[in-house]
Amino acid sequence: MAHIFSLATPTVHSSGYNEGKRADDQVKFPDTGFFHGFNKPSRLEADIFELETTGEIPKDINGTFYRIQPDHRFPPMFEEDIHFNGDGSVSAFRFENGHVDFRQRFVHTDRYKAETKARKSLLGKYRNPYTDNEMVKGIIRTASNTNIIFWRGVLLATKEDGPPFAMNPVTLETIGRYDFDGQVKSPTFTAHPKFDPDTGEMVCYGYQAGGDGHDASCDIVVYTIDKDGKKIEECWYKAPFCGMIHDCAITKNYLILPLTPIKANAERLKKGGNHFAWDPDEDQWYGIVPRRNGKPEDIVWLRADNGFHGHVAGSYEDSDGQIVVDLTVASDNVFFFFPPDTPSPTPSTLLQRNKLVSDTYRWTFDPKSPTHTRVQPTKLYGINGEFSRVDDRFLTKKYNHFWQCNIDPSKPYDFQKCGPPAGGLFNVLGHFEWETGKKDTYWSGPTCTFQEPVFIPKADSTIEGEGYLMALLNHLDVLRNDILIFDAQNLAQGPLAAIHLPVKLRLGLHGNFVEQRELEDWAERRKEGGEVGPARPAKEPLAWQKELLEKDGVEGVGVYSGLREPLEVNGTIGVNGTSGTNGVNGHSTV
Ligand SMILES: C=Cc1ccc(O)c(OC)c1
Ligand SMILES: [Fe+2]
Repeated sequence: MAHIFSLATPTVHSSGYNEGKRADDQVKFPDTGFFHGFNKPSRLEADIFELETTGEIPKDINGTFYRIQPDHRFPPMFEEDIHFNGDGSVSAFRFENGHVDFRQRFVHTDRYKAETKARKSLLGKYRNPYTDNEMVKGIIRTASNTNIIFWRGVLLATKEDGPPFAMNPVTLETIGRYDFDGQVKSPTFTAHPKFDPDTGEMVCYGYQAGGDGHDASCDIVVYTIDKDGKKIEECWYKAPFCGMIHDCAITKNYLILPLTPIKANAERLKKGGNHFAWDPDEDQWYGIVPRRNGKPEDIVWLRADNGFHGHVAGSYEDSDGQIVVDLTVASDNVFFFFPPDTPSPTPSTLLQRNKLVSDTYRWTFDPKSPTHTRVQPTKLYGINGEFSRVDDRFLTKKYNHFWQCNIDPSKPYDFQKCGPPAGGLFNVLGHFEWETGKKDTYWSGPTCTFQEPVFIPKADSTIEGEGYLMALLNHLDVLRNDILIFDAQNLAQGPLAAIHLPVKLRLGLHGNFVEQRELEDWAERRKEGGEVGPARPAKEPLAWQKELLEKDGVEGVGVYSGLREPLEVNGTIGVNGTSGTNGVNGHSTV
């Protein structure tokens, strides 16, 4: 009798893909690198009470470490799909008195609901609606998979291609798409808003913010929401081209937008191609806008030689009114899956990719510079890494400490046991000080890598950098994760404690630690009848959706777009319907 694996017909690839497109409804993920080994989708939603631990978890850590990961729920429509196109899945680690509990849930985006109804993927390539199934025409496409932010009592799951989705910070139930009570209507919204520790304001923006957010527009919108939730600034600017603006920096008076030379192109999108293409001949640009009363003509663009922006560490204005911005800049295209339109005759190999260097650059910008001035960095730290973090209480202020994931290729790596390092060889966690040039590092060992750390201030200290550093550790050999906790100013001595998960998570992007005190205060304010009341999801479709409805009518939009009727998902085994108006009911346990 034929073995089940040999039953595939000759025209259908055994993985269920034919010429790169999904060819049957069998639930089987592609065999490509993005879906293999440590990268294999987990799709886990879980609660674990009392995680196993080693060492002593500092008792003054009292709050929740939230982080988010892309995790494809269904085999993608296209075999060559990328990690960044996976569904947002949020993990919460609740710390209390040396104990840790775990919870993990998907963000119930419109995409999540539509695909659940269909029991298969309906959305095609990363940020390309032309590759979608007709059933979702008009849908808000975002997978909300890049950052998870605490804002006024709710979690916002964000991705730069769409609006945020709000979640309950305790239950991780999705409240719905969040438009800040009707105040923020742009089709796109950054995954990296910044919070001013003095004013409590959120400074945020969207790029490619014209039309439906997928038309390669050069529109940039910048908003400020004050600590009471009121939008107090909104200004629209133009970029010199539609490149990626992934992260930003704030000072007391300015917002700095690093524009990376990886470009969207409307024609390529229409042809079903990649969202982005790297342009090796384009500069890296920095847009500087005032935080108060900005006008469209106020934007100053500075430019420097080609490079790929990573994440921002700290930023501030020095005593001369010059803007200091520190961020990682890589020497080449980090997104190897978005090659140039005219690819080089020799495609990049894994070896070449691992040669890419990503140092931490200090730039000093004069905000009074004429636009298009060329600039040079002031200083390079002399390290290779990504995912910088600072003591967020010092944002906009002169600061000294930062932490990041580092790559140390001189350390042994057990390729035999681990295969290629999933997500990059971040085998070291580093603590750095601008004032001394200090390099305090901890190597994870030959079978492990780190994910982005978070800094947690010591409860009774207001001194910059006094506290703990917490990061997920990937065991690439046994496919499992731990969390390591360090004294933030002495990584070299090794972790104070480890928390052991019995399962493997996926490679995440960003996370944040929220103090229990803050969670409880907001739960009180957000309760039914409370001072602020429950967070409400957006009541209306976005402007581009309304336009589509006017143009094509209800019949012209997809049955699972959410525009014909609300995308409620009820009665499906294992899928919880969301009421859409959950208040935030705080309890002391997750
Ligand atoms: C740099 C990270 C990055 C940039 C754009 C994305 O859509 C994303 O999705 C997870 C991640
Ligand atoms: Fe990011």
